[in-house]
Amino acid sequence: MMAQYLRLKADHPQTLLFYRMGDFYELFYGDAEKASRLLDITLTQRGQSAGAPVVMCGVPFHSMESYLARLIKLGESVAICEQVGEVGAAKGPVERKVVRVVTPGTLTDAELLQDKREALLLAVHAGARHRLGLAWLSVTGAVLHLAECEAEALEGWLARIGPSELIYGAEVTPAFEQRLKLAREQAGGSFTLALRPAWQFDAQLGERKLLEQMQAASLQAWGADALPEAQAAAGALLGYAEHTQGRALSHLQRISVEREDDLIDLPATTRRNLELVQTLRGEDAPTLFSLLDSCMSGMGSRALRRWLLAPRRDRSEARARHAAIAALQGLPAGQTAAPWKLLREQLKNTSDVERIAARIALRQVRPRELVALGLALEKARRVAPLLPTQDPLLAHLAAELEPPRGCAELLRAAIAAEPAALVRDGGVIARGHDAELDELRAISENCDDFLLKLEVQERNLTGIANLRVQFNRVHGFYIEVTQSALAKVPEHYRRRQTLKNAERFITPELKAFEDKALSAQERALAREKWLYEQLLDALQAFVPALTRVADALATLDALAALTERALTLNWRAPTFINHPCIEIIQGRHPVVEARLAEKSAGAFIANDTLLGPTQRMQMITGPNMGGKSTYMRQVAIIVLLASIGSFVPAAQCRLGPIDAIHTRIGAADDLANAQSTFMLEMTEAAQILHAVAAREKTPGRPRAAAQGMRAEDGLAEPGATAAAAAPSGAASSAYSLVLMDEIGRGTSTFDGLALAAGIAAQLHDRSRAFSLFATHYFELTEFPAQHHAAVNMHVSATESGRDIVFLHEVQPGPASRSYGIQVARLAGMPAQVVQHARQALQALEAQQNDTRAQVDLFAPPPAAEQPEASAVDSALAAIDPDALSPREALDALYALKKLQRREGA
Ligand SMILES: Nc1ncnc2c1ncn2[C@@H]1O[C@H](COP(=O)(O)OP(=O)(O)OP(=O)(O)O)[C@@H](O)[C@H]1O
Repeated sequence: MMAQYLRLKADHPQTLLFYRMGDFYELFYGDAEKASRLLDITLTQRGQSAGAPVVMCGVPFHSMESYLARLIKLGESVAICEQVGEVGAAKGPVERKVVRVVTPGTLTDAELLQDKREALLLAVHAGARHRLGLAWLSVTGAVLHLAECEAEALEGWLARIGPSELIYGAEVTPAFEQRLKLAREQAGGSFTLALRPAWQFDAQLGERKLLEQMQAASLQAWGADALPEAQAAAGALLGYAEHTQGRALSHLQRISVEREDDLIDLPATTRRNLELVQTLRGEDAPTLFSLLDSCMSGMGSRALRRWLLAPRRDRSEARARHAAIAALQGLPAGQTAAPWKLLREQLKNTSDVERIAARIALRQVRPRELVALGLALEKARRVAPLLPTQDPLLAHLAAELEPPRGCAELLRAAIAAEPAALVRDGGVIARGHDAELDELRAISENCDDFLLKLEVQERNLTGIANLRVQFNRVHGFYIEVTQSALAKVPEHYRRRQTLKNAERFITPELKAFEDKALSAQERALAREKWLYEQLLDALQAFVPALTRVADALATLDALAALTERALTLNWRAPTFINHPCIEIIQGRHPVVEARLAEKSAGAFIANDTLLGPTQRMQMITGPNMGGKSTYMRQVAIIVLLASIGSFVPAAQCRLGPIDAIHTRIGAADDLANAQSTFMLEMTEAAQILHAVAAREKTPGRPRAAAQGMRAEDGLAEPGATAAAAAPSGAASSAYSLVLMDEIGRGTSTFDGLALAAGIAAQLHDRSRAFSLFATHYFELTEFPAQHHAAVNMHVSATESGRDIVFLHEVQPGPASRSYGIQVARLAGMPAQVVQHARQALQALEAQQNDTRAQVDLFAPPPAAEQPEASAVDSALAAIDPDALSPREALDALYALKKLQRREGA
């Protein structure tokens, strides 16, 4: 047996092997030691193998799921090895096989998956010429995503995708591997890394696998044909997913090619600073997503989360959602409730059709899920007529809701209304579905009945009035006749047993019944298992249609949630226009507003924002706690909400094309990466300046049209026409939105001020970004006087006695003073400190007035006689050629070229 174990374990060296032995899954040796530590279960020793004691521990098979959940949460993977042969059928141990491998990125069990979040598996291929290929999927989803990017864009993609597990090839350089590990640390360890053999990352293999998966002759229809690096990643991805599931993912039917310039760029810092799905403290609420997500189903929540994290530059999809929300709000003539309300009532308690469809394809679906699926299909049928189909998106979704013909009927006919949880428990297949099963069940259930009937029949036939038909465990069924009536016993009775006063007989009819009855229960169970497998076979054909229904239900749920939010929170439809502008009238920060309402802490003060080509930058001053950060974030959130197709917390909003949202907002020290506050501040600011400068050089292009993208869901589908998409048409004049909050505060005043001035000038002069620049440096209020597209704004506050009252109104012009000392007093600073500070402030101000020289902070730097070392020079100086592998040398060369291009920007 140990030889069998070791053979199986050799195939899964990195994975804990759950080895089925009777009613337990056992773990041995290193696996046992690890599991006993992680699960806090007892380690034992039994027998010897190769002269050493066998260290082991085990978990009962019926509670395996809870142990599995704990291990997966800890980032472990588990291979589940079952007994597949018959016990005693052959010499040696019963045949065993690893039936599936459970890893953090390939979860399928309802108990292990989070309702509102996908578990995503991502494959990264480090390809030629410093390019990366990415491929990712959710094993319970129907879409495989592909992307290619420059090596340095990796972290951005990781933040965007948010994988649970990342696989990479064994051939990557140590430096690249280190980078992946660093990225994992930066993501708070939210994904695990798994190394895969290098040969699996092969473009040709990938292409072949993709073609097989899509059952197509070309990948052109999905725009996935000229992506060799992504195809290489896809090959490894599919291989790994199949390896974990023990079968192909037949439900995976679509490819979505993601391109950087299809999406509004939301770097990891922006997601964090805007608290989109996680608060700055790492909690799930209160965030923008927790506020938005009033979905009725996990499918809807997952769709909404996807929308929020991947807003598209092409605005046709968002526009269609705005129209659908408006249509769902409208009260049709003669109706008492608006469609969104009726829709949400129907969607309540809808089961997860998307995951159930995947589990059907993977043959892991449980009987109760099939009942739930049947009910969901009926719901889908009831939902369609509720939709106002004058709206094109809703009309499309209504059509998509049409359940596959015959599916619900088959489920109803085949599965009992209240089946057991597991097929192995029996009682799963409905009565009337299979005559043989019904008969088997009838036998075991109606045994007494049969015996009584037979007794009457035999009494009549033989004329023996006291003849009895009975059963005992030792002898089985028999007909008992007393000594006195033996003469009447017919020929065909065979003697079975002789007692003192009676003889017991068996007849061919009773023998046949005995055979049937004794094994009926066992056979009924086997028959049920077989019928269930047959049912799964029959359901395979419905999987694509079920996935389509799931998509439609998820989209409707998300749209209905956005409609509900818009009405409850008093949001309005934004308007998209083609020239660059952000015009917001009476905008609010939705999360801060909700928190104020919750605490009854007063009303949120709405503010306007007007940005356009002639007014691109706001220099925002005002006291601490005045509301600068809130104001800046609210602008970004409103832009983002509009871009995902939601209504927005504003009385009016007009938006031009936006291609990125960058934020630099005070963050805590990044000790994990040995970066000081100031270093981090400068790194983030530098990244933003490079990004907006690069954007300037490479304007977006209307890619959706170029690839025949389907307007409704952004997925390229074969046969979709280019005309179906409405490109923004103005993508090439898109602007980025940049939030800079108190840049330069992490160093000495002069350094900070000088840097802030330089950054503001760079943003204003060299990029076309809309910039909101909050600062405590009063000197910067002189910036707009010398920069035509900048204006001063301030958050208002007044003094009441020695206290300060925040008005939270954003008004034109610079702030008159900073009120730092008043805020400190409010914060409970000891009176002596406040007093001391007041005096010191007076002295400082007097001194400054005396010595104030006319320094032109914003003058462009003079042409340096001795130019400073360029970034390329510095990078070159840092390279030690002898310490590089050929591969690293090539990577370094590409990095230098890239830097050179940037410097030229
Ligand atoms: N428009 C508003 N209406 C009502 N309350 C607001 C508004 N803006 C901000 N606040 C309240 O003021 C608090 C402080 O706001 P915020 O952090 O934006 O100030 P700040 O000016 O950025 O401060 P600092 O300069 O210290 O970073 C918020 O937590 C919120 O409770």
